[in-house]
Amino acid sequence: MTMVFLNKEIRDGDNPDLTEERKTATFDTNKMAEVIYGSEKLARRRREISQAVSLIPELADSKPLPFLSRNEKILESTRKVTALNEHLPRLINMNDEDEAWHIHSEVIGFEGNPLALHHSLFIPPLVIQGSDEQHEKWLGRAKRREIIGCYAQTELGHGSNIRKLETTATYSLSTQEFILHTPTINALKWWPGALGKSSNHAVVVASLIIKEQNYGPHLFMVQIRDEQSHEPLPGIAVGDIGPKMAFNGADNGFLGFNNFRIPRGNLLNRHCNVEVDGTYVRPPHDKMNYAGMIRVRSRMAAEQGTFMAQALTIAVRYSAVRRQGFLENKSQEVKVLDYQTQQHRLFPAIARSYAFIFCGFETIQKYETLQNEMNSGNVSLMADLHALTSGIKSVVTYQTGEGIEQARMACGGHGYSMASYISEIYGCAIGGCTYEGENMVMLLQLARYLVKSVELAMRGKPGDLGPMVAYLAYPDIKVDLVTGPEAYVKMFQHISKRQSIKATEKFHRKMESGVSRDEAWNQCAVELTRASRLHTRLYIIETFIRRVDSIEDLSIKMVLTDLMNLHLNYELLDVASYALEDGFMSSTQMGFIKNQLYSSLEKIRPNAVSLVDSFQFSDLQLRSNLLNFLFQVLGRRDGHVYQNLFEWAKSSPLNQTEVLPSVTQYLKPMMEKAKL
Ligand SMILES: CCCCCCCCCC/C=C\CCCCCCCCCC(=O)SCCNC(=O)CCNC(=O)[C@H](O)C(C)(C)COP(=O)(O)OP(=O)(O)OC[C@H]1O[C@@H](n2cnc3c(N)ncnc32)[C@H](O)[C@@H]1OP(=O)(O)O
Ligand SMILES: Cc1cc2nc3c(=O)[nH]c(=O)nc-3n(C[C@H](O)[C@H](O)[C@H](O)COP(=O)(O)OP(=O)(O)OC[C@H]3O[C@@H](n4cnc5c(N)ncnc54)[C@H](O)[C@@H]3O)c2cc1C
Repeated sequence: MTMVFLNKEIRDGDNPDLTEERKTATFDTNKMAEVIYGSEKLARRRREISQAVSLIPELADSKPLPFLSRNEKILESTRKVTALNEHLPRLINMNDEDEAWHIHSEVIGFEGNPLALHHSLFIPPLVIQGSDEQHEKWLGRAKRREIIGCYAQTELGHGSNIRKLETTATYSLSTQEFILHTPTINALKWWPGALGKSSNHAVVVASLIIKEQNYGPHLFMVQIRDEQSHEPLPGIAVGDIGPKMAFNGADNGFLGFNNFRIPRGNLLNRHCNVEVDGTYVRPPHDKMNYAGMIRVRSRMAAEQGTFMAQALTIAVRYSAVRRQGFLENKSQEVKVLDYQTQQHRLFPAIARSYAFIFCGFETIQKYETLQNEMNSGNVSLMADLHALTSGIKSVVTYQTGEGIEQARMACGGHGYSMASYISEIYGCAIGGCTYEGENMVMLLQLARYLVKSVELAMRGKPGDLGPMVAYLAYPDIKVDLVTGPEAYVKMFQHISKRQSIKATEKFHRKMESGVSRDEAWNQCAVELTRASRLHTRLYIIETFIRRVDSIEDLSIKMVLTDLMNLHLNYELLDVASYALEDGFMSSTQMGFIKNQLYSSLEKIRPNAVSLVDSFQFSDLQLRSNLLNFLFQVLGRRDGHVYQNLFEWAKSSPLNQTEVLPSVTQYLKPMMEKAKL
């Protein structure tokens, strides 16, 4: 197989409709990939990795995954991930997390696998919260995969409110051990990925109790299964929680402790400690133990952006080969991509994918700065990044869900088939609204920060506002949108500022009327979450503009400017009512935004296929290749969907026999009986 990524290069046998699309593009997809992934080297490495993977048959799915049972899915994902591990040192730079993420998502796909969280949720907290001595003890073993781990925080009864986790770790002065205990059924750990059947270690989050005083959630390294037999250790109850909406190649699990003892040295103690005599050594920041969650959230914008991009690649390519209905020319049906409604469905979501990826790379860098600062004892950046990533995580997951669902509908009936792969992408991505902090809960975390910032501005201390919220103190000056992106930013700033102030004032009025602080907060919560969303969407817009400004290549800059303008107009239109309400936006401006939006759709149209080709997902990654094996088929780069859909249907286990037992056992007797 030849892997070809240059949009202008035409491959023999490709669907001519797609070939035509690639010819009309005004830019080079390899160059665009450099912008998406950050550099020529990073984009090239991805291509090289995809190429290398495509040449190793054992890394491909051996069967279409939707036809497998849960056990078969777990077996298949484990087969692939262990085979992959054998090849990894040859295929990627083992110290490069992005390369690791890329190759895993290519080979494993969205079904998950028993090692996914080992790398993304078990090793990172060990790195962040473990001391040098603890790294010495466990990190090498974890990295070599001598042990497999997971992150066990959420319980049956509590996920969002970590302070109320019921699993206890009581320090025993006499034995210098922690006694882990699950006092009630609600306290069972519930959800951790790879806990159910695969892990033999876990980073467990439990409330630390010393001399009957509760010091809140802390992280402990816990061995849960025997390294030889893989049986649960005495005092441990562990198992799988059953099938989920997606991610069924992974074994999310439950875990209970019956007075299970671990050594004092198993408290991850880089930033806090319990001395032999039970003295508690505080961390430099109250929420230091939550740092790992900031890390995961900081990666979610880029992650979710690529999830949406995959669904869009499938939907846009399919829309370019699907012909149905007529426009002017009645002799040939049109590509459904030519319908304005189809473009309106798909193109703003393409823009959001780019926006999320650009924003995501910024937040990942911000987290790396935070981590370096934390390592040298400076925790002053934590509050800002916590607020920012709480908002971003919530907005991108929700909008990604919307975008993927639009992609599914854009594929009509075939989008509803699992052959499209979109339902699997959706099921996985939409989980992001819940995991790593339920969206409403996280929006309310950002709202705390916004309310405090508004209060500072109200107290006449705008100088104390960080750069992210400085606009909350800006004066209102009317803007002319014709002047370009800066005017859009100012309009958005006004909207966001006004909503933050309105919500804060409402909150203050409630308290002044005698309502308690917590109750007043709850009575303003919807308004507060609106403020958080607006603030976050403004931030995403600004990162998009910054990124486009930084581009030197003219052909790339032009198409990304079209995409950015589409984003600006789509976003502003979506929230226009906030600015119409106080007359900051006129109805003429509203009409202008709509017209700009429609003209952006037209400008994007010739580049649509190449904009999604630029993500350079391989057919394997989209589960769309049908070489020696049968896979999902809708997003194929070559566009040959119909014959492959037929192959897919033929491979259904139901079609392996002409007459099913359901017919012989039930339908046939029913029909016979009816004849009597
Ligand atoms: C390399 C190889 C890779 C292989 C990859 C394979 C890839 C395969 C393909 C990919 C396919 C799919 C990928 C899908 C992956 C799925 C992964 C799923 C992972 C899910 C993991 C989890 O969900 S783990 C559990 C997460 N849980 C949560 O997030 C819980 C949410 N709750 C909280 O965080 C907290 O309870 C809270 C923040 C909401 C509240 O905490 P608390 O009650 O303690 O605080 P208060 O509200 O009272 O606030 C007090 C002040 O503290 C401030 N605060 C709070 N948190 C922080 C913080 N983190 N940092 C700084 N400050 C913080 C808060 O702001 C308050 O401040 P003030 O207002 O100033 O008082
Ligand atoms: C696919 C997946 C993988 C996961 N992996 C892991 C893992 O590896 N390790 C792990 O420890 N956990 C994991 N989790 C658990 C996950 O982190 C929690 O489910 C998540 O944090 C939400 O908590 P919850 O389930 O308690 O939701 P709840 O808090 O019970 O949410 C229910 C509803 O209550 C609302 N609500 C709750 N509190 C408030 C509030 N203060 N104000 C307003 N509304 C509120 C929410 O908005 C929501 O609408 C995973 C979950 C999923 C879905």
